Order: sequence, then structure tokens, then C-alpha cells
Amino acid sequence: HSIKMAGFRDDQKCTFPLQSIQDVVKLFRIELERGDEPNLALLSIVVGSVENLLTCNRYLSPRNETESEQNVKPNFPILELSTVEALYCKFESQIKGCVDVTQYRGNSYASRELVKKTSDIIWSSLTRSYCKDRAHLQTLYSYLTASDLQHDCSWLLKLERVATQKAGSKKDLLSERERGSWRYPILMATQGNKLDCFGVAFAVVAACQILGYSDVHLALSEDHAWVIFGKDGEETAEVTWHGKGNEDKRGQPVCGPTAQKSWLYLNGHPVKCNRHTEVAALVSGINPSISATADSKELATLQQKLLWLLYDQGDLKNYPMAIGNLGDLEEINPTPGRSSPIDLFHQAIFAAQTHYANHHVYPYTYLGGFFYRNGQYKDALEAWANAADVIRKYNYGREDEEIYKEFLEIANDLIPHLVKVVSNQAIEAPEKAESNCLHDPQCFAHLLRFYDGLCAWEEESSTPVLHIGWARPLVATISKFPAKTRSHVDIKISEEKEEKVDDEKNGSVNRRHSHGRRDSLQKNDVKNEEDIVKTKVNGSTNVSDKKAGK
Ligand SMILES: CC1(C)CN=C(N2CCN(c3ncnc4sc(CCF)cc34)CC2)S1
Repeated sequence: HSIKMAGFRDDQKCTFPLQSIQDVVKLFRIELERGDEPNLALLSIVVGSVENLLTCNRYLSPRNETESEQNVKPNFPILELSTVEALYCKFESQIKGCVDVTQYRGNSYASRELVKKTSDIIWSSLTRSYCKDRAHLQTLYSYLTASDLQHDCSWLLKLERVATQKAGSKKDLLSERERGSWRYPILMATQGNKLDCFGVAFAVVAACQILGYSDVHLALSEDHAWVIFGKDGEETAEVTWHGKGNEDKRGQPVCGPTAQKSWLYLNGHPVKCNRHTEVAALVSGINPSISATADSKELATLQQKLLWLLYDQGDLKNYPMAIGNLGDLEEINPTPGRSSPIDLFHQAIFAAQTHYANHHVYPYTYLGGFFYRNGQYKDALEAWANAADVIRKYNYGREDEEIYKEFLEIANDLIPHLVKVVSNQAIEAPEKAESNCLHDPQCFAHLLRFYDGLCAWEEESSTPVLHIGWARPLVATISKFPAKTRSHVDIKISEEKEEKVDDEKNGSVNRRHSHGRRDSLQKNDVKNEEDIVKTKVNGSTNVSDKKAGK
């Protein structure tokens, strides 16, 4: 008897075996367009299998045997239904085997105990020690199989190669399909569950979906993931670890002072996923990298097509990072007739401004990075200044290292390089001096606003941000702007009552004051009104006579 197909419907089964990018896109389309929820575990296993075959197991398929590893270009592996079903069944029986839902019967919403129990099952089954920030550990495929299988599998390959040589002719070469079905019992035999921190959170949500809890959803910040559940998704729970050397807080709600002011938790503005946004997170997490220098073109194309599918369904509207990922992919390989990278990055910014009160940094660093790579340096400086206008709303904490590194690289690597390039341009092409960044007061104004945001981030923070390592590049950068340019920047000192604009209470309306600068009070929650000396930093190109020393 064939194994009862574990909950796979005919319309899912009919797309197998998956042999091309189109086949995978078709399976996702079926899952996303049907009335019922898309099956997160199924899609994660499929994506993980394809990613593994296209990036890790390159030498496993016969096509690669003859050619050298480097120039091999398998167009696409064959993914059998039996392989996917076997892994799905393994996950389903593990979850259902460990959670006795009868003790949670009655309340249709998940309880904190259930979420914690599900997290414990995933957590306790992970391999003891492994490199947590390795690539390709984000899907259930990685959790249900072992990447060290390849080493176990080498004897299998030697055996086959010997068998093939003995057989002599090609016809005896086992087809991928025959070998595939033959080989997977080895897949099943080897334990070795590995997941990265995002993968654990995703696995918990996929497990809760299998247990029938449609209220358990993924919550995503720019560097962490947790779950929301209960009526209206009001409850939160940590289900995974974050960073290195931090005690995990699994089972605890996301709240309290750390969550309020730290960038890691986005001050109450995380992406709260539904099932479609969870599929978008899974697709965003596809990692095409084969090595530090090579990417799988097929996998990048698959990711791009799946993101456009989700985009067209409206599933990226409240997910700025996914739109940003699509913008990066479009820069590398533009899809005819589709939005340009810059349009996509602006859509990501709009999404962050609309849904998350402009509390996300990455939409601006996606845009800034694009302008930087394309030599549009003034626009890059403006985007980075806008990124700094976001981070000023937060207090820097010890778990915010990722965004600290992001700003460190911009300030101490990208901007100094940018300034070096434009100062060489000014020397090589003096006739173009007028359009040169170093002669444009607005560029200098963007630079000052960038650093002002970092200073405001540091104020009231438990941990300092800037130190001497920042000062040297800053001095070098400022000194490249001629005094004439610097003098054109109007720095108006205006004495005025600052009414306090509280991000939280006023729906975090980002009020601009009369002189157009973000109120740094927003994050200080100053209760009583104070005389605040506000400065205006705005590059005005019109030279006031006295300023020009006339
Ligand atoms: C402008 C950039 C430096 C380029 N890539 C960036 N990212 C790549 C993709 N990233 C992401 N893309 C989609 N969804 C998520 S959820 C998440 C937190 C861990 F769960 C990260 C992340 C993280 C940010 S930011």
C-alpha cells in the first residue's frame, strides 16, 4: 500500500515531481490562492530541499560527477513527492506525538503553555552544538535532515561510482529519480536537526499551524523574531534565542523597558504576520549563496519570482524588508516591465511610514546602499540621514549590535570612501566642481543630520554609541568639505517652546517643527515643557552676503 499521503491534497500532489522553477512557483501559487491557509511546513520543506540541492549538494547529482565543481550549472534538481511527504510526516508525527492537545482542548486560542511547549519540542531536538549563523539553516528541511549527511553520503557516491564504472555504459547510471528515492532512507536515518534563530521561530509557527492554532503568528523585527497569539494577537512570546551570549527568554512575553526603547523590538512596531506574510518571510529567507563568492542563479531567480507572486497578491504591502529584498534582486537581474529597484525601495519606505510610524531603519539603508553602489552619492547621504532620523527614536542597548554595525560601516567605511571618490573627481574634473558633492551644502547638511541622529540615539542610552574610532573618520570626512560649502549651511538657533511630541501617544506622528528638524524630545519622553534650543541644519545653496564674507 502506498503511504497515506499526509494531508496533501490532489492539487498539491499534482505539481510533483518539481523539476523547474515554474513548478515551485505553481505550487506556491496554489497554496497562496486557495481559500484555506497555505501550509507553512510543506512550503518550508520544499524551499529547503531545493535550496539544499542547488547550493549544498551540488556534487550529489550525477550531472556534476564529470565536470569540475566550479563550472557546474545544474539547471534544476528533481524533487520527488515521496521525499517531501516523508519529511512532512516526520515533522507532523514529531509535533503531534509530543503535544497532547487534549489538555488544551476547549479554548480555540493557543495558550502561553502550548506555545512554550511547542518551542521546547523544537528547541530540545536541536543538535547540541553547531554554528548557529551558518547559511541554509532557516527551513524545516534543515531541521528534519542533517547537512552533515553529505559526509556520510560520500561512501554512497564511491559505491555508485565504482558500480557505474564496472557497468561501463551510461545506461546503467542510476537516474536521479531512482537514486533519489533510493537515497532518502539515508536522509531519514541521520539525525542532526539544525536551525538558526529565525528558523526556530518559523518552525514553532508551522508546528502550531499543524496543531490547528490559526492564531499563532510570526512577529518580525529587523533582527529578531517571536510569536503573537491569542485574541487579536494581543499576546506575545519569545520562542527562540537572539544573538550570541544572550540568555534566551523563551516563553516570556515581549514587553518591559528593553522592548520599549530598543531597536531590536522596534518599539512596538514589528511586522505582525498572517499566513501569507509568513510565506513571504520564508521566501525572503531563501539564501542563494553557494559560497562567499558564488550564488545559485536558479535559486535567486526562484526567490525573485516567488517574491513577485507575493507582491502581486498584496502580501508584501506591510513587509518593508521583503520589498527591499526584491529591490536588491531586481538590481542584480531586472525583470522587464516590473518596478525599478528605486521604486521598490521607496515602496518599502512608504510601507514603513504607513504601517510602522517610520520606525524601521532598513528601508533607508536598502536605498542608501543602492545609491552608493551606483555612484549617486548625494542621494545616498540623504537616505542615510533619513536612516539616522529613525534610529534617533531609540535607545542603544546591548542587543542592538546589528544596527550598530550597519551605521558603523556607513560612517567609517562607505562615507569616507564616497568622500575620497568625490574629492578625486573634484581634482580630475574641476569644471564639474559645481555638481560635486563637496561643493553642495545640502550634502554637508545630510552628513550633519546623519551624525546628529547617531548622537541622539546615544543620548539617554544605557550603552554609548560613539567613541574615538568614530571621531577620526568623522574629522577626515568633515575636513574634505571646503569651508565655503560648510558656511552655506544655515544653522539657525531658534528659542522656542517645544511641545512634547510623544511617539506613543500621538500615534507616533513624526511632527516636524517649524524649522524642519525631527524633535529629539520624541524619544526622551520629557513630561514638562522646556525651553529647548533647537538648531536647524538645512543646506541652502543661496549664499547670504554676510556669510560669503562679502
Ligand atoms: C539593507 C540591508 C543591510 C540589506 N539586507 C538586509 N536584510 C536582509 C534581509 N533581512 C530580512 N529580510 C526579510 N525578513 C526578515 S525578518 C528578520 C529578522 C530575523 F527574523 C530579518 C529579515 C534582514 C535585513 S538590511
